[in-house]
Amino acid sequence: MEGLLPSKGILKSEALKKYIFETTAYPREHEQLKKLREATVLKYGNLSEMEVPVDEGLFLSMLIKMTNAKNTLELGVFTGYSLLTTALALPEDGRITAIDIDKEAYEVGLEFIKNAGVDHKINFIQSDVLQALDKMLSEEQKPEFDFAFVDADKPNYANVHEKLMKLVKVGGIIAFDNTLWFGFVAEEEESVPEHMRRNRKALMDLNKKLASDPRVELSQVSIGDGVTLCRRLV
Ligand SMILES: C[S@@+](CC[C@H](N)C(=O)[O-])C[C@H]1O[C@@H](n2cnc3c(N)ncnc32)[C@H](O)[C@@H]1O
Repeated sequence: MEGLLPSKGILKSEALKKYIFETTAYPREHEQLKKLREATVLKYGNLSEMEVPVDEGLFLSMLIKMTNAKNTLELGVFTGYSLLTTALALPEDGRITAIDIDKEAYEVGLEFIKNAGVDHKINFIQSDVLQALDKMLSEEQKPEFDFAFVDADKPNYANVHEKLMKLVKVGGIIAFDNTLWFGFVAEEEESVPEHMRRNRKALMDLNKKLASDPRVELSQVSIGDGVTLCRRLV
């Protein structure tokens, strides 16, 4: 990826983000998630901003537990922060299908996933997201997911949504990450770094599309970089 990533977070000030992280989030972060986060910063530097932030991780964890999700899908793994979060939140017999084109980054996080004792819940598939979803859709016995976390390439989110409407069960949740795109969705294009404009446009189009989709119940959550929850209705 070209160009540096801004610090993730749409809160009014960095001080408020720091307050939330230090007061309620870091004290509740699992030891292996903490280690994974540190290892990611060490290896990937600024690109570690791609990880789900600690407060969003805690939110996703509670959401998975509240909905009693058992069979989940993760699109966009990187070093596995949201993956390990999900694996820790699922019951012992829960399963995650995790898809990423990049296996090397996943292997950086695998050590911490194993240390946390939850690697048996994960089926990692190295693949392009759309190809993997098409393959699932062509299977005679299509999988049925309770929860899907979407955090791969943003221009494909709209396509991914259509495919997930056939793979996530009615009543299940599709969570799209980064839907407020560092707050740039509410700024003029000229003020947005050039390398971030394509995703901004894709996410703005997606937000409109989801808002007018009667097949889902919708909630835009202003945490991390913005998470949009879609509950499949039909
Ligand atoms: C924002 S990162 C995921 C962060 C991760 N959820 C976490 O919490 O650390 C996006 C990931 O999507 C992957 N990715 C991007 N485009 C993809 C595609 N078309 N198919 C599969 N994976 C893709 C990248 O390799 C990268 O690891």
